[in-house]
Amino acid sequence: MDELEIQGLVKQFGSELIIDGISFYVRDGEFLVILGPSGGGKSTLLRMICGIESPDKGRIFLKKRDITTLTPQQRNVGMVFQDHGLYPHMNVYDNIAYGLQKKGLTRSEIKQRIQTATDKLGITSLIRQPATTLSGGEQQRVALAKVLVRDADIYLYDEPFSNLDVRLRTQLRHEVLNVHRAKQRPSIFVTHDQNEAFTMADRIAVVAQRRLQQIGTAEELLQAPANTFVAQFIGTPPTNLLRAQLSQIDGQLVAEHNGIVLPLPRYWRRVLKQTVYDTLILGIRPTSIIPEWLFPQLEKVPSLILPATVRSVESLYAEVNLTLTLGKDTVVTATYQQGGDPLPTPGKNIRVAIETAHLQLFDPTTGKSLNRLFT
Ligand SMILES: Nc1ncnc2c1ncn2[C@@H]1O[C@H](COP(=O)(O)OP(=O)(O)OP(=O)(O)O)[C@@H](O)[C@H]1O
Repeated sequence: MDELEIQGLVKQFGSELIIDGISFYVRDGEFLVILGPSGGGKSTLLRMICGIESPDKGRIFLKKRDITTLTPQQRNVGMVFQDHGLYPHMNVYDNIAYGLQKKGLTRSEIKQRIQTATDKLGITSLIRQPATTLSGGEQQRVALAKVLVRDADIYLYDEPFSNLDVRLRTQLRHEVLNVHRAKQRPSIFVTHDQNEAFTMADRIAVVAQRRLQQIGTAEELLQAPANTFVAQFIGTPPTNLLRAQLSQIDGQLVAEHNGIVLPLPRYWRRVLKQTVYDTLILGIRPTSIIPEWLFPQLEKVPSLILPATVRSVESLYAEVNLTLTLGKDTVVTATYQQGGDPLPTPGKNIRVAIETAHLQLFDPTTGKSLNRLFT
């Protein structure tokens, strides 16, 4: 059994089902990020692990112990909230010391731990200040110090930096990862920010629409989304999804969308032979649509080349996003790394190569990936 194991959690508020049978595990020393859109149930899940909410069904095990019905105090969980959770009438020192005093540590032990934690987080000069006089970033550092001084069995972070500016967020992410590495316990960090998830996570759990949509590394979510929800949610820009008809042309299996014909790699014939699809959803990663000026850099130019018209161009640092019309009126996004080529102007007619080897196929009814059938 892993350090934290969640089995079939269900939670309802009134008549509304918020969490519908979520299971996953987190290993010792692993940093798991729960990523999902607002209102998808991420905080509720974390609050059940912490013990602030109790599940209607399912079990939670921490270090092989069933903690499902224990109070937060009995669970030995360190948690950092979005609103930092500091006591406004106390100064920084007393805020950090509070939990340790309740655990019965000696004054000198408490002093020693606070000194080490505040030094690490660069807030030693603030320890006599009332919590209310601190900036948002300083308050979150104190909240982190409160967690750092503890010896918790698991560390939970509920969107702790969502109210802070980008520079502070980046700094504090490093601090959280430093705390995590120092503790080597399981950590769970909730966010709706993909960049935050991608830069911090060992694995990412996508939670949305009451369910765990997929859990895996950032690479796995990008390259092999489990369903159309994940395909559309992960990646900036996300995967292009097109409804396509399956047919055969001269013995070749093809997917056709609005006059655009995409030959499918040979292995799809084997997979799809066992199924009943005549329509499916085709996923094309923006990096699989390659504009013609990049052809000379390719080892092998994909054989499928289509005409396209540039609708708009967005250049972000080294990355360029092109919105293109393929065929009559199919709008797709392509992404590439800027290598000094002049940016195309809207209205320009170009050619693009499509890497069909990386196409993703999804069931048109359930939205589930079919790629998994042959992996
Ligand atoms: N105590 C509660 N009573 C009733 N409904 C609640 C309660 N807590 C959460 N909800 C509802 O449960 C749903 C999920 O909320 P939750 O905060 O878990 O989502 P989230 O994914 O963390 O969203 P966000 O990113 O906006 O914080 C929302 O519709 C919310 O209104």
